[in-house]
Amino acid sequence: MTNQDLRVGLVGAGKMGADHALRIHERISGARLVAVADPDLDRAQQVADTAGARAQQDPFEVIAASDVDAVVIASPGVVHEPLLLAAIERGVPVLCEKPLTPDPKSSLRVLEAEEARGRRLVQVGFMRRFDAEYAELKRLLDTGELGRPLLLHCAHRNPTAPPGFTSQMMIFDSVVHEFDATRWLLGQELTAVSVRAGHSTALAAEGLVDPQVVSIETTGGVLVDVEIFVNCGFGYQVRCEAVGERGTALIGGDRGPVLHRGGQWGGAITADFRDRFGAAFDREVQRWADAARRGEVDRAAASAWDGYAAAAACEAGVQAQASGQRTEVELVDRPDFYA
Ligand SMILES: NC(=O)C1=CN([C@@H]2O[C@H](COP(=O)(O)OP(=O)(O)OC[C@H]3O[C@@H](n4cnc5c(N)ncnc54)[C@H](O)[C@@H]3O)[C@@H](O)[C@H]2O)C=CC1
Ligand SMILES: O=C1[C@@H](O)[C@H](O)[C@@H](O)[C@H](O)[C@H]1O
Repeated sequence: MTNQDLRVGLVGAGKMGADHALRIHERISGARLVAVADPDLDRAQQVADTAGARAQQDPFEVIAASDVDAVVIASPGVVHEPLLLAAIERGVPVLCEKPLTPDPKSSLRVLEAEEARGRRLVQVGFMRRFDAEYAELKRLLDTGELGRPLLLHCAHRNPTAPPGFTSQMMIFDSVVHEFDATRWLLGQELTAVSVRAGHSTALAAEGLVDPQVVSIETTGGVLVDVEIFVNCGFGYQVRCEAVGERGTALIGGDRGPVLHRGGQWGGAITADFRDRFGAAFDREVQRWADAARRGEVDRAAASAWDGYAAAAACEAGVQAQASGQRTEVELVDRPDFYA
């Protein structure tokens, strides 16, 4: 395989699928897109055309196709489980967009299937692990340059929420990134989640409680607060400040040139996640493809276990949101397979 291109099948041709298709076609070396599946065949065709691939309606046909060496799943989280199980059964590497699945029980079924197959095949698309600023923050924490970590202050702001976005989605669609980033940055599991909210912005749709503040506790006694604000109105912003015994480090501050023009000074704010994390997505997919061509998985990336642990935290978060109570995160013991 190493001298040949990795032939990729893409499942889901929405916003994220279209972005990954273009990425693989234009920027990823050693991989090419051969098929795109979406129940909406017109959408599949449009995306396939951007990358010289074929369009199909049935995702399982793409996963089973003999000219597909590896699969990218970019369909909604609620349909990930059967797609993942089909890819695992065929024994092909799969990069699955977050979330692995929407709840820990179904995530465990994916873990069991992968372990039964006897080979790590699944990577979850937690792209922040490939962001240069997050990587530097992790280095500072790992080397002890900040001293023992005490707190993380995080802000996750989206300019607008799409129609139908619910308060629960603020946890399992958005804060799921902070759940994964916290586990990865600290090398600790999450033990409990609490959620609080005050007034909602007038920009939020009816019924959406926005913003909210999520508190996370970890096995190492680190306290993490996350402002999740999905109608902040001004742009896309993801910040994280680590506070240690010997210093602090802040990432996600404003970047790029400071302009002085037209009687004003200032800089631009990224418009959305594709803009802010574009380079991280590129790195994630390139490393995934390189590892798949070697018959391996990228050990720096999020595994199915990481996807399960994030799903368990989401479940606790949604319960905490509904009850107003601190809710413990329930995790099974980590199988040696995921050590
Ligand atoms: N890593 C990140 O920052 C981001 C990740 N995502 C994730 O990417 C995935 C897709 O999200 P979007 O592209 O925003 O959604 P979207 O709604 O724009 O697109 C989803 C596409 O999947 C198709 N689809 C539905 N059921 C399907 C099935 N059974 N098989 C194949 N395709 C199916 C839909 O027809 C639609 O074209 C989700 O898991 C989401 O959480 C989304 C945005 C950012
Ligand atoms: O994953 C993502 C979206 O699905 C989610 O809705 C946004 O809140 C996140 O910022 C983005 O990274």
